[in-house]
Amino acid sequence: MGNGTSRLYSALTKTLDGSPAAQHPEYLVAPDPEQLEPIDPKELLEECRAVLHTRPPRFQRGFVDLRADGPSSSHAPIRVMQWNILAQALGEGKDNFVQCPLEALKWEERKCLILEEILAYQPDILCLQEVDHYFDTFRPLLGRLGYQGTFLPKPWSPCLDVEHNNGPDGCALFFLQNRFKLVNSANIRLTAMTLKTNQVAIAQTLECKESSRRFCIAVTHLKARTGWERFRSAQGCDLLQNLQNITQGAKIPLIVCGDFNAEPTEEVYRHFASSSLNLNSAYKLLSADGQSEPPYTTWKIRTSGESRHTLDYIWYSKRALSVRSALALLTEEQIGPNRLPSFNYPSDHLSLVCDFSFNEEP
Ligand SMILES: NC(=O)C1=CN([C@@H]2O[C@H](COP(=O)(O)OP(=O)(O)OC[C@H]3O[C@@H](n4cnc5c(N)ncnc54)[C@H](OP(=O)(O)O)[C@@H]3O)[C@@H](O)[C@H]2O)C=CC1
Ligand SMILES: [Mg+2]
Repeated sequence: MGNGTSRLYSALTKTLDGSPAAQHPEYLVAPDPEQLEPIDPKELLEECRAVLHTRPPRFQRGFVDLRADGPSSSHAPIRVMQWNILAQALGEGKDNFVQCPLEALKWEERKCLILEEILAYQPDILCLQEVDHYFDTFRPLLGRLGYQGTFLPKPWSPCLDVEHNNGPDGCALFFLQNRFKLVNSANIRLTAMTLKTNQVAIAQTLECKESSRRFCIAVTHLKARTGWERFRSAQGCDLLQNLQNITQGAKIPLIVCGDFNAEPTEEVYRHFASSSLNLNSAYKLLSADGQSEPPYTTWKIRTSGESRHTLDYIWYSKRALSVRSALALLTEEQIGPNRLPSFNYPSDHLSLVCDFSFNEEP
């Protein structure tokens, strides 16, 4: 191990084990990432691979080129990653993934699988759900990789019911500071028919430093489980209303990432598909006719049986933005008979990654 690597390794292990969390609840401890030295992503990736050396190799996924003919923007595309990373407390204490051994969920290693996935695709913007290691892991490490982060915990996170939890889970939004300037940021507690709910969203307006173009990026995680379809629909309406205001009535282009906990047949999906914000769902573009969502974005086995659903989406303003490419999903063979999470994939949800470019202004 060279000097650089050992310096990095000590920084990584410090982030893992030596945080001040021994004295304080970790989610209340917020080290300033700007005071930490930058990390070279290649070095961190090597470090993660060293930690994961006993595990099977990570799955290979390719980007599918979706560019239509016509003039393409000269500016670098904006890469957006949407991912429910699985809260550590929920994975170990609540989710009941009966085919996934607890050993596969050990945080010290699973954390490296999550980082490896992020480092493999190097998104410009990261939209995460079920984050319960923001202050001790993702904010300091991603901060040192050049990201600015925002975290919004759920008001009554189910993680807090789990013994030895690491604080509440919530949504997190990260963007690369060398690419974007933050114009404004809104933390939203979603309502359902005027009632305050346990679900949240973050919406930020960013300005591209290269092109000076502005857009809004939002992340959310709607209420889970069957029987809550009308509740999700109401939460979706509230989010759309908030986004109408933030985008000044669809004047500012919009990207909305989320675990909607809703199949495309649900009302909340229809609200998003038919909203006056003029949104399209990016992953539909991977289908032959461009009209069908993927067959699954989450696939797990619980005590109640196998659960394979399409719940995660990246919505975008179809007039202002184009999807240049999207990361293919894992195949059934790659996922394997025990489904997710597993020794080589850290979450029960797949990451979705898209490259966007702005359309020419009319
Ligand atoms: N103290 C209080 O007054 C209150 C406490 N609470 C706590 O919050 C919890 C509910 O919070 P809420 O936000 O509504 O939770 P949700 O119903 O939205 O689910 C919470 C998490 O559970 C996961 N999940 C979904 N299906 C299952 C399943 N079948 N088995 C296990 N886990 C599953 C979801 O993951 P995914 O999205 O990946 O499917 C999600 O992250 C309660 O259990 C309670 O602990 C809530 C309100 C008030
Ligand atoms: Mg979950």
